[in-house]
Amino acid sequence: MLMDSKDNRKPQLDKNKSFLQSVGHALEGIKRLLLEERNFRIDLVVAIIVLTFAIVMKISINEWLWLFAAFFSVIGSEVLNTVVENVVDLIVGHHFDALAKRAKDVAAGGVLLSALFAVIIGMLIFVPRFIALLN
Ligand SMILES: Nc1ncnc2c1ncn2[C@@H]1O[C@H](COP(=O)(O)OP(=O)(O)OP(=O)(O)O)[C@@H](O)[C@H]1O
Repeated sequence: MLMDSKDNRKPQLDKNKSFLQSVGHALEGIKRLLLEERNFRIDLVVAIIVLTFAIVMKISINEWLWLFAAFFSVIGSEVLNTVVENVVDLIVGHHFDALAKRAKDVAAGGVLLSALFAVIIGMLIFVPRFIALLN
């Protein structure tokens, strides 16, 4: 099991005793995503750039909604991909397995599809504005 060598707390195996404890573990999960998932960090950098453009270009509330839908679609599929990778590695370890490959490839395909969705949303919102700026 993956454990932080600096973590001296007693390992927890039973259910969370409070809402705060649940939130603490969820934040630990987000920290793992930030520290260990390069693609997740790239998504965040791209999101910050896009959000900056959105603020500068004063996009409409509807466009903001689509932008957030695209953002959370990518983040959601990235999280699912990470879960699949970790669970598959936990089960098969470091050796080739056709089912492990299928599960990981399908999860990666989900990320690609949601990224495509985000690119389409981004283009629909920003391309007309860039063209207007050039004219
Ligand atoms: N145990 C395995 N058996 C067969 N193929 C595997 C296995 N582990 C990984 N692969 C193949 O390698 C690819 C990359 O593996 P993995 O998703 O673990 O790497 P990653 O660099 O973390 O990927 P990502 O870029 O999605 O974060 C998988 O999509 C799959 O095709």
